[in-house]
Amino acid sequence: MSDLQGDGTGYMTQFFGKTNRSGLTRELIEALFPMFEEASAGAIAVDREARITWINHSYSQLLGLKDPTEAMGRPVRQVIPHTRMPEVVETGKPLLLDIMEHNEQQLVVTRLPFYDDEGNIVGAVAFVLYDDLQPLTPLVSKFRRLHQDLAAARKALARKTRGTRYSLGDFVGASPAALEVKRRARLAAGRDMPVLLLGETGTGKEVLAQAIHSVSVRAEKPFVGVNVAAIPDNLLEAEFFGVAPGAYTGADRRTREGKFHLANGGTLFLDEVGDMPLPLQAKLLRALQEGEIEPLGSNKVVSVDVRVIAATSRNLETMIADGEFRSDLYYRLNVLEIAIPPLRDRMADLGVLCEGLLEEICDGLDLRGEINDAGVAALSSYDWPGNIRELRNVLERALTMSEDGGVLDADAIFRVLPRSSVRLMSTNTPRPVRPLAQTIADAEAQAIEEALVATRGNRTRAAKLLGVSRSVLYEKLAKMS
Ligand SMILES: Nc1ncnc2c1ncn2[C@@H]1O[C@H](COP(=O)(O)OP(=O)(O)OP(=O)(O)O)[C@@H](O)[C@H]1O
Repeated sequence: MSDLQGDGTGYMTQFFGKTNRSGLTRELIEALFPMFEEASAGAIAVDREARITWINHSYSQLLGLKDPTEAMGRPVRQVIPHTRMPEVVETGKPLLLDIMEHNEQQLVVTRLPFYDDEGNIVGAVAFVLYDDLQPLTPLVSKFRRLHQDLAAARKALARKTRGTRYSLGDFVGASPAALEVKRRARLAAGRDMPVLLLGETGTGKEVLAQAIHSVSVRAEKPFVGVNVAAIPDNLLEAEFFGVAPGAYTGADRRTREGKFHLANGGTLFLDEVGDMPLPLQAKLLRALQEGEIEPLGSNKVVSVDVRVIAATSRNLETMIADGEFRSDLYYRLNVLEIAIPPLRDRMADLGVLCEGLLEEICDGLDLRGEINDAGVAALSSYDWPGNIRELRNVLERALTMSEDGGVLDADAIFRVLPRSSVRLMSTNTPRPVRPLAQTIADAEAQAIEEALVATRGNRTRAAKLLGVSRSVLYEKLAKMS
């Protein structure tokens, strides 16, 4: 321990009486003080007037003082301009942890007042705990990471409680067409009426339905989605209205709640409503008109209060003309219609969509996802039959295949754009060999995308072309998104 006063522990008597204000003995303080002084990167003391009374060797070196004795008796601010020791002397309040700038260096400091036998402040002492922030970096980044995790978990929890993953901000786009969609969505959110969302596959119908729910008066109530096309026809009624106990003989004699019941008080999202068989259309209409449902095998009706948001990629008016959709149900559902344009009609949004989707893809992964102007231009040469879902898949594949995981350029995009896009110039870059499962999954995704291109997004026809059932196609599409 260095002592500019030169008399060993002499300065100690100068700082403390026999006991301090809180009753600590001088012995204890005398044992602690040298430890602190030695472990720290510097120590200094000032008197009641904030003039330096003592400074140790390491601090004078840290401050770059040629002759430390010259600092004695000088106002501490003259020597350390950013110190807050005068404030400690003035208020009597310790500053336990602070970061102080000195000559472009950041010092982590602690400052404590000290008292005489009568409890009067007679000065302050300060220790430099760290003379750079480096040792604290792991601590600070761990704290930041935990903080971010906590914020993400809180957000996810809030969404889970509401049953939604998306809010209006998640519907990305600033083109006039996208802004009009958002304007109508806000209108829909403000009024408790049925909404019909029209748009091709992957245009964001579900994103929008959840967003409308999350800003509506029903936001705190459940959001329940049913994809009509993904459920075999013979199970749809039970899925919608539930099953009373004992309705079926055999193993499963339990009550099963239907989606209407689960959505009670909230929003029921009917995706691909155009795929609903006619007999069920009649039952749905009745449920909407009466606000009552009758679970399968029960002879009791149950009141329900749900707001229906329906969506379809099919032309319901043509279906009505062909006798495939009930016009009375159509008018019941179509009180407020929102037509979501396909991606090819809002190419101005490509850049911002890429930014948002890349961020989403890279979230939680050790990947950097960026795309340059040439990459975006390459994307705009394609007409996107699978819309934003397909754009997301293309970006994901491009990122996985890009060797440095860095900025996606035109080459990286052309390498993964579906070959069926006739407008593309193909690059002859050979594809790296990848695990078989991934190659098969990609080939399957490509076949599905080609079928959707051929049918302009009509999934019933695409499933037929692929020789799979509609529900299998939906299952595969869900895995692709
Ligand atoms: N405007 C948008 N901004 C950002 N992401 C979007 C947008 N629209 C869609 N997406 C993303 O595209 C994917 C498909 O969206 P979504 O499921 O809402 O489409 P959809 O129209 O309901 O499709 P489908 O008719 O096939 O069910 C999701 O990953 C979603 O996050």
